[in-house]
Amino acid sequence: MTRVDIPGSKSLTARALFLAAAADGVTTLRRPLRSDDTEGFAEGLIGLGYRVGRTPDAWQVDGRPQGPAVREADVYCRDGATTARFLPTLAAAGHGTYRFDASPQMRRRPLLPLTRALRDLGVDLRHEGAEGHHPLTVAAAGVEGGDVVLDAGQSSQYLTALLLLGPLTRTGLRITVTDLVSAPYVEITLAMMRAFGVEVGREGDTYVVPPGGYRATTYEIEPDASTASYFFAAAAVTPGAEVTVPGLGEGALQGDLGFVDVLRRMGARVTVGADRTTVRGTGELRGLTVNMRDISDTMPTLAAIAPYACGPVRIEDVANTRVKECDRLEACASNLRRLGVEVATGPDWIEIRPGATPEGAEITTYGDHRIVMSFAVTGLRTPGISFDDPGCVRKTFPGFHEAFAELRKDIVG
Ligand SMILES: O=C(O)C1=C[C@@H](OP(=O)(O)O)[C@@H](O)[C@H](O)C1
Ligand SMILES: C=C(OP(=O)(O)O)C(=O)O
Repeated sequence: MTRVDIPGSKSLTARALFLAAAADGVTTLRRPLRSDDTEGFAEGLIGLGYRVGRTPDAWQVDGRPQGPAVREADVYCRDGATTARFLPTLAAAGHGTYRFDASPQMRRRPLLPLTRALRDLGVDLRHEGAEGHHPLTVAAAGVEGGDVVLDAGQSSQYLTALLLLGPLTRTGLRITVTDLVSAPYVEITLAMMRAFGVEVGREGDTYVVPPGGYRATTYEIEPDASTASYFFAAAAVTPGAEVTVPGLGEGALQGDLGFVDVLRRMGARVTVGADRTTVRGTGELRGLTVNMRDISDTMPTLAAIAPYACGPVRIEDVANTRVKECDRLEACASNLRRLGVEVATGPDWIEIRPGATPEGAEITTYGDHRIVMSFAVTGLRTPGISFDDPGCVRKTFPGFHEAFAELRKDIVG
């Protein structure tokens, strides 16, 4: 059995930083993720005048319920969509003029439904170029609160940003959602708001967020379930290999742990315990049709092992993977074709067909960490796979290549 210690969750770390910054008092975050996305989030907060103390095992944030400590700031959000969507929303609750920009990759990604909703709530928000894209400036004067309608069919992060903002408004928010993808991420948000003292109500499709602010706390970050998917997938494609990830078990907040159910359906032996999850490769890997709307960050993981299944693997309802770090449906398809695998795609689906034995090739990463980490799993069984930009794993797991090489030594030799 190989035990793999997975770094902290990006999603939990980003939320915890927002909540800690907004809370009344000092919050300690234990086992935060240290990666480009989360360091970028922390530095964005520092740019807004928050005090963030960072040691390897714990981060400490002095909360400011009244908002940023500076009247003007220019914040660079790097590649992180949580940073680029959550921080302007946090800043809106303060008083000052705050400009936000992001990397070319993140500038291409949308946030129009969020900026529209903020404007509907009275926030003075201006784009420098295309509407609904960075760079943008928030001339913040606090947020009164009230009713707002939101389409979160492209990204749940729009809804998470507004939910997190709710307690910082003067009268609270009622957010009516017309469509929603990645729903489990909203459950993470609600659970973490509860840990910081706020209970969100539900009336059908309307989320009712009370005013009153957050309470500082000590918060332990779970290992990242999306990151764990590469290690679970590695076990599933290696007969006899067994991988255990401690810290992700029955009570885990992250929906992406559900990826192990997909592996179980394909033939892997999966045990989800109270505080750990184990996947064992049985030598059997069946094809399947699976809806991944709730867990689409693991779509590339599945696509990358699909060539080893004995039947077609069809992944449905993943249109929004086209607006992630890259167009992930096309990135997966073109890279699989480069390996000689037969693939078809549609607007919101991909189908990988069995037959050809994959051959080594250089993977085009499009600067997308998940393309690298996913095809690294393909590389366990197919020699000669390399990457044009292996370093882009820094977004969520700077130590990925070393950790994966260790695993390979253990399970393949
Ligand atoms: O809220 C979050 O932390 C995230 C939500 C998901 O995005 P979408 O809601 O845009 O699918 C996920 O893909 C992303 O990696 C992290
Ligand atoms: C989509 C992702 O990140 P984000 O949207 O937070 O930039 C991801 O990590 O796969």
